Amino acid sequence: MLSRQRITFIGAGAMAEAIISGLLADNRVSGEQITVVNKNNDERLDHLEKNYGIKTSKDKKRAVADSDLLILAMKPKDVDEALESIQPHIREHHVIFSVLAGTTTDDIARLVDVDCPVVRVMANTSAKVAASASAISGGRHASAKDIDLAAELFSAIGTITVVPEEKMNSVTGVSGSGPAYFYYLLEGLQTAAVEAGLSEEESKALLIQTMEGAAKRWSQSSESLRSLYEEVMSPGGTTEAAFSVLQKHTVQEHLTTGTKAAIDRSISLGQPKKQV
Ligand SMILES: NC(=O)C1=CN([C@@H]2O[C@H](COP(=O)(O)OP(=O)(O)OC[C@H]3O[C@@H](n4cnc5c(N)ncnc54)[C@H](OP(=O)(O)O)[C@@H]3O)[C@@H](O)[C@H]2O)C=CC1
Ligand SMILES: O=C(O)[C@@H]1CCC=N1
Repeated sequence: MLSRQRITFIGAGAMAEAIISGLLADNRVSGEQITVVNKNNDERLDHLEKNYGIKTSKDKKRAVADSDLLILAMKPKDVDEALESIQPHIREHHVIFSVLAGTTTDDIARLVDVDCPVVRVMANTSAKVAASASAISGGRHASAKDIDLAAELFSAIGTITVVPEEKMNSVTGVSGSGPAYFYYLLEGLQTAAVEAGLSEEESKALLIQTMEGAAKRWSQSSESLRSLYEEVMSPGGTTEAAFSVLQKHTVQEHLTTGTKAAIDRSISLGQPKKQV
């Protein structure tokens, strides 16, 4: 199905690039099938065209009319204006995928005159290396075939979890924003490593394998996370020394509160538009 789709991305930012890069690396889609449009940043279109061999266009209406699948990849605050400008060219044969945080499939359907299917997807920037944790949910007019198409496309760039749309804001705060949480934590670990005499290169190699190993161990274990970190901790040892500081500063509670703030933000983005 995917190999026959003419795909137009509306929005040419970080997320569009991550998805395009993952899709092309997987070879299920060719650069010829992909067109990208944005609002006005021509340099950005040139960058994508040169680096990925895809097509770009300054004629949004034409790019929409000549497509089967539209992938909305602008900021939530820009979706009204973006859809207004292309909506007369959206026909019932179109399928719309939206990767926007917060914005519901009903929000999008309200901005489009025809009843075409809308599928909401929350991917993350690991799409760029085909390792996104993506969740998918279908809106009112989406059929099993449309969900299958989304699963086919997004499975080319990582894993897929199909969820009811009411869970999408939680997904957004957890795995949509999730890569940033890990980078932030790793930055703290790397600072300690470098200050203690390791080079950036050495600490990068050690931390990457430590993170991948911990993820693999958890994925292959039925033990709780607590029992996995307690396994690392020897009485009076190094891990315990670290935990006494982390717990004194309630680091875990702050991570939980921060993630809840992301989920709340996703909910509020679906309400009258916020300027982000
Ligand atoms: N970044 C991430 O990790 C993730 C992002 N998302 C979601 O993906 C979406 C895009 O995020 P991101 O890629 O980071 O954003 P960026 O700011 O990097 O890109 C936004 C793009 O939208 C374009 N745009 C704005 N207005 C219009 C318009 N009227 N018509 C056409 N294109 C328009 C911009 O064009 P121009 O530059 O010309 O203004 C730009 O290319 C967001 O809704 C976000 O919630 C989801 C999961 C993860
Ligand atoms: O920060 C954001 O709003 C987007 C959505 C999930 C990740 N990035």
